[in-house]
Amino acid sequence: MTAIWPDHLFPNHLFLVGCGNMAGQMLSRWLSEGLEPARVTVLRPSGKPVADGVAVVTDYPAALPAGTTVLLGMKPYQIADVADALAPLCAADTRIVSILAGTTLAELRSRFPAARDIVRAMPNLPVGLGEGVTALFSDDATDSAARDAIGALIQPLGLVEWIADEALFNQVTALSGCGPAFLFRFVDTLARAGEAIGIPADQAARMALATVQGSANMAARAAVSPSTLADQVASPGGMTRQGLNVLDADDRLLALLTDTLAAARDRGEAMARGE
Ligand SMILES: NC(=O)c1ccc[n+]([C@@H]2O[C@H](COP(=O)([O-])OP(=O)(O)OC[C@H]3O[C@@H](n4cnc5c(N)ncnc54)[C@H](O)[C@@H]3O)[C@@H](O)[C@H]2O)c1
Ligand code: PRO
Repeated sequence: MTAIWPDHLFPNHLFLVGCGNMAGQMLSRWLSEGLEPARVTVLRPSGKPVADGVAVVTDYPAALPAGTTVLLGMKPYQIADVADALAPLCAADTRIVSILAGTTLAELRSRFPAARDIVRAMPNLPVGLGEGVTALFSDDATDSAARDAIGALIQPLGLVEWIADEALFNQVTALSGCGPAFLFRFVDTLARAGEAIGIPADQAARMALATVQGSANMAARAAVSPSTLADQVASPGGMTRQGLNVLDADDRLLALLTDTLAAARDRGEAMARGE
């Protein structure tokens, strides 16, 4: 395989704790972008293979190789058990990247006192295509070289956004971390709405998905905002304007999406309180 990204972009060793839906997508992209499988170890209770050449273990090794970057990819409620076993293996040069929703940097620091460099990352599922969004946050205790190295590691996954204030982490998680689910629901609902007004179900499903895909690609390449693009679809006095009037009445769509993001954000805050 030809490496697309320079070798030094990847850590000497990457240790993944958990490799389910999200960490699996990240790893798959890294491997397809040139990360050598021999530099990866995955800890997963099932012991199931992950990819050719990637070591899979079901228990913690006696030690981590020098300069290991650890990716915490299990469920947030497992942090206490994981930290009990993992923290003693961490040294000052162990870098920790946590994708755990609702798990604050302060909690990570208290659970991994030996590690200096800790970064919170909130990716989303399209990272597997290199078309994801990953929010990153760290504090001043993390070395700037480590921030750069982790930022570079995340780069092949898609858009990278550093967050200046951790207080916004649950908000950005609601928008881009949870966002794919909201978009998948939108595509499904657009198709069902098409069916409700008489389009055959399978045809409506194909047309809804292709419309969203084409429109997102177009918006990504356009020189004008999505709001202007919407106006370009709407002929004065035509059909689209009548439809937009329904979405816009009393800011109906804005209110629905604000409530949606707020509910997701609030759950992140509750998780951070241990609820
Ligand atoms: N799914 C998403 O879209 C998404 C997006 C951003 C962040 N996250 C975060 O990613 C993490 C994982 O979510 P997911 O959706 O991939 O869940 P998942 O259930 O698909 O993956 C979790 C993995 O952890 C493994 N695991 C279970 N117990 C473990 C243990 N004790 N030690 C090590 N590994 C263990 C499981 O075998 C599983 O493969 C969560 O913390 C979540 O907040 C998920
Ligand atoms: N999935 C995680 C959750 O639902 C966080 C973002 C996407 O908690």
